[in-house]
Amino acid sequence: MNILVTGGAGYIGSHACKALAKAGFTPITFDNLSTGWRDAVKFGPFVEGDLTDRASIDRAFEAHDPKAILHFAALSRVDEAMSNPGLYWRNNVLGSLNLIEAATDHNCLDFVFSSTCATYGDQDNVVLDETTAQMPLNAYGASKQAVERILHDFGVTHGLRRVIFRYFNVAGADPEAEVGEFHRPETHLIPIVLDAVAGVRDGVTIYGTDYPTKDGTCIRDYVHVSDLVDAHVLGLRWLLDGKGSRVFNLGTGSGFSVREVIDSARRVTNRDVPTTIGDRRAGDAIKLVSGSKRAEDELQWQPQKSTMPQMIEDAWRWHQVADYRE
Ligand SMILES: NC(=O)c1ccc[n+]([C@@H]2O[C@H](COP(=O)([O-])OP(=O)(O)OC[C@H]3O[C@@H](n4cnc5c(N)ncnc54)[C@H](O)[C@@H]3O)[C@@H](O)[C@H]2O)c1
Ligand SMILES: O=c1ccn([C@@H]2O[C@H](COP(=O)(O)OP(=O)(O)O[C@H]3O[C@H](CO)[C@H](O)[C@H](O)[C@H]3O)[C@@H](O)[C@H]2O)c(=O)[nH]1
Repeated sequence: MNILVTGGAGYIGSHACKALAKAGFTPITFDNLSTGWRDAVKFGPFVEGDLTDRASIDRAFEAHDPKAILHFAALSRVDEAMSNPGLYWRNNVLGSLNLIEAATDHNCLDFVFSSTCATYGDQDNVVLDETTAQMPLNAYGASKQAVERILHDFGVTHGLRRVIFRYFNVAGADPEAEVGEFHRPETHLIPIVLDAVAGVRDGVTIYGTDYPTKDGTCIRDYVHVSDLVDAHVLGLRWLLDGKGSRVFNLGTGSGFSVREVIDSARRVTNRDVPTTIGDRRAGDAIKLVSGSKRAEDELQWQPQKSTMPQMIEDAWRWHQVADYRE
């Protein structure tokens, strides 16, 4: 069964393609390679196209007749969204609207969407579950919330069935190191820390040490990319089994501070990580920790690899062989 995977050349999408292929599906990657890599498309056909170009989406449907969609493609840098919100509304919202309209026109009505904990905003001391009000702080989170709403509307009018996953911080890499995280520029904490370990950069700047947290640095809930994509296969089966539309958080419920992540990287790699203290980064929430009971109870999703040492170990293994070169 062909599954259209937008953003399949990116970090999470490429892992999802591997998981889909392993589960017996054929992933058709649709990607404009704006932040993804041709060499990451290893598990099925590649269609180069841009979601803001409706004709290129139609060509992908006509060539491959997908039965469902996993929609990962988006821009997702909070710093970029803070300086260029129009880019985020155009790429993430207009691009998604084109895809959703194409899907319904081609009668492809099972849709899995990558949303984010950034839609919750910054709600200190609240465990963020699927019923928590969404109050995004930036255009990135707002663009994802808007797509959730569009999906709802097309559900009402066109019978579109959707599973919406709100991810917390995705980390780690394929344990077999066939694919991994490779962003240029890199903005995510763990690959930056590993660049510092490898000597590719001088060190890590900690963005703010005056937050009201246990050690003054921000807290995030990290989930292993392999666990995360396993949830997508479960979400796809949920839809194909006719279980209907549902929102699921994907996280572990455990929060790690920036300093704790860096300390863990020191232990796993047995190397030093030089750090400097910097200013707070605009758009950062203080603490984002998931209540993910729903995914465990209803999807029977059980994260297997989402411990901090395991995520860093797998990311480090990939980091040492990563070959999507600039
Ligand atoms: N990485 C995280 O921690 C995290 C957390 C929450 C949500 N997400 C969401 O997960 C999804 C995947 O994130 P990622 O980290 O793999 O990002 P990524 O940048 O590695 O992958 C995104 C892919 O989408 C493609 N793309 C972007 N715009 C496109 C367009 N208009 N047309 C066609 N292709 C386009 C890019 O080329 C890239 O291959 C995104 O939707 C992101 O918002 C990620
Ligand atoms: O060099 C760095 C990089 C990051 N951080 C800190 O490390 C934490 C994690 O930062 P990341 O950039 O790794 O991740 P974010 O929490 O900003 O971003 C993640 O969550 C966002 C929602 O807030 C989006 O969904 C985004 O796609 C996803 O990667 C933050 O407190 C950040 O300030 C540093 O101190 N130094």
